[in-house]
Amino acid sequence: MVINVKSEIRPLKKVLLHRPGKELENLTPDTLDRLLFDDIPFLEVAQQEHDAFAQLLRDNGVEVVYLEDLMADVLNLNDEIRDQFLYQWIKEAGVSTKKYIKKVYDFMLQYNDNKKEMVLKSMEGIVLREIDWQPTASLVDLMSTPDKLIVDPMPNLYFTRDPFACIGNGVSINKMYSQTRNRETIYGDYIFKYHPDFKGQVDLLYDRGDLNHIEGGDILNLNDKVLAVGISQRTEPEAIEALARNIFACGNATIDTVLAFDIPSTRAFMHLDTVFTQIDVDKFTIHPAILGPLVVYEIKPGNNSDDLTVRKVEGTLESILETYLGVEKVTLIKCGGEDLIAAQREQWNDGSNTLCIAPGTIITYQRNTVTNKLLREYNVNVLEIPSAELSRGRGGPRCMSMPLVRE
Ligand SMILES: NC(=[NH2+])NCCC[C@H](N)C(=O)O
Repeated sequence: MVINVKSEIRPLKKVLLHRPGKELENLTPDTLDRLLFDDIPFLEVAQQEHDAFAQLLRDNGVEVVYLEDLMADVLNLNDEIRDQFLYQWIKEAGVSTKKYIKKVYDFMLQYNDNKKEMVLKSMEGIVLREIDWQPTASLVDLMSTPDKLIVDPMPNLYFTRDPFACIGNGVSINKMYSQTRNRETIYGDYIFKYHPDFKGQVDLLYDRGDLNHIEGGDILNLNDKVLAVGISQRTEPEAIEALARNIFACGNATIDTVLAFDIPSTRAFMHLDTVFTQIDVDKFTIHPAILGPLVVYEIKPGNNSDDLTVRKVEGTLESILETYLGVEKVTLIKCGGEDLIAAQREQWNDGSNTLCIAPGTIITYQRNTVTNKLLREYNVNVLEIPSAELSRGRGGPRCMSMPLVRE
């Protein structure tokens, strides 16, 4: 199976990353909000940190593939696919006047002999002075300056967890909450549809054209039978029901239960994996603030094919997880421990957003010293990566990785 992810913890074999590129240098104070960043990372250091992350994965036997390389393979297939992609990408960037569509298209064709550069440029964004721009008589021209972004950058692409999500042997190509991130899903759409490694071999469990939003950070593969999905700022209940229907109807899927975790709808809690990740068969990291209000719903197939049975699950989070995972005792390890200031600080820097690469072995950000120390006291094997710059995008090691194959 080209995709096989039926667990959050089983040994990681193959993972999809994106090395942060010049899209980060097109961030400015005025665009931060719209592009979902809180600060502007120093690219050179962010890349060094990201390379350290990739190397640590390789050192631990994980095959690392890059989104930009897979997409370049797709564009190399033929000119029709290249053009289809370019025109779709231009349209979704909001370029609508004929003149500019042509200029941007022509500009991109200069990278025709190096499709990886073409892909990277599509991620980086374009300002007017880069294309052949003259302020002539149209209203659009008169209202523009040479430094206007005609195509926005996609700075969140290094969080490969979100735009698409592997579930069992299939993939959910997500409809994102924000316009900026919705543009990212185009790469997954082309890769899973056309790349020879995946074409015709992957079940599509959600489509970017579907109505309601859902993001990969909210999707956790608890085991081959149970999927957990966060109801969050980024993921709507309608999308979870639609995903559940598609999974239950899919002949290859082994999942028979979807658990919906209702987490607060705020930026600090963004996704389920921001506040909750599995690190061992019976251990999870958790942001203490969700423990009180957390409500969990169980979704199962109903009586006829398009029907679902939904009920609220009673009990503590520990007891709910014990039941569905079939383990005797679950331990929840609090980000920041009992120190509330540390909890909030380390939560902000994704202290509970860990990437598990084998049961009990996880990758974390070095800066979350309180949480990392606590995890070691619970005998977790904690592998740290440098994180001064990467963390400015508000995502951690789990957000920065999309597992394609787990053992
Ligand atoms: N799976 C995650 N927690 N991803 C974090 C994504 C962070 C990104 N800046 C965003 O707002 O979308």
